[in-house]
Amino acid sequence: EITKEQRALIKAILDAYNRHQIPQDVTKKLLQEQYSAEENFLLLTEVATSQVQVLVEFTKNIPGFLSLDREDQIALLKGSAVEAMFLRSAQVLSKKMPSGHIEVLEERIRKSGMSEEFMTPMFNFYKSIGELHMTQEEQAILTTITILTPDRPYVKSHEAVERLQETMLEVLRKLCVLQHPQEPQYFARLLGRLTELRTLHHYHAEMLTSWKTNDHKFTPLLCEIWDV
Ligand SMILES: Cc1cc(C(=O)O[C@@H]2C[C@H]3CC[C@]2(C)C3(C)C)ccc1N
Repeated sequence: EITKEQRALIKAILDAYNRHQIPQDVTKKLLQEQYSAEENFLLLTEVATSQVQVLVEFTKNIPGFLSLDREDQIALLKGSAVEAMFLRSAQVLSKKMPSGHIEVLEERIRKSGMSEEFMTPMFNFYKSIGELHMTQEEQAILTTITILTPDRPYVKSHEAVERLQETMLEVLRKLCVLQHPQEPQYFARLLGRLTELRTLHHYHAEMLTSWKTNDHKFTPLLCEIWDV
């Protein structure tokens, strides 16, 4: 019972999601550079920076996003960046890539000076995403729903964002019924991941502060998106 408009919406979002991927040279570096904590941190910085660039490009293609108030667009991007990035990196890590990128990225994250207390919830999240075996459409729409969260700091037109998010929630609900008929709770499980993402968001803020105090170098884009 997915309408023609909803099918067009899914296609637009999926195309944008697939079109904007992390450049090959960044992922290739993950396999080449050596394994010092320093080198790992620099690589994660590069991964994070390119993930933010990919996120901005993807967000601009979300139908209706560019017609939101300009300042609200920025508020949504800043408020959702880390959650969208965890979602995308979880999807990358849970997809068994042939060239062993997964172990490498995981290894580099573990050895990048990130605090242990943050590592556990992060890898638990990656595991819980992996177990869902989301389709590409579900991943792209769940990321869109995360970005269109109305209650981010400084969002003014709450209702306008809520209307967009509700449209996406309805599409995701129908997709889940269609693609996981044997799992009536699947849609609820996906939304449960968004709650887990907010916890990670909180841990992430603390991680940034600890990196900052240990004088780790950030790129201007990461400083701007996370006000550090
Ligand atoms: C300020 C700053 C932030 C990160 C970050 O959030 O990285 C995230 C942790 C993992 C989950 C998403 C990340 C981009 C990841 C895949 C490296 C990495 C480097 C850096 N200088």
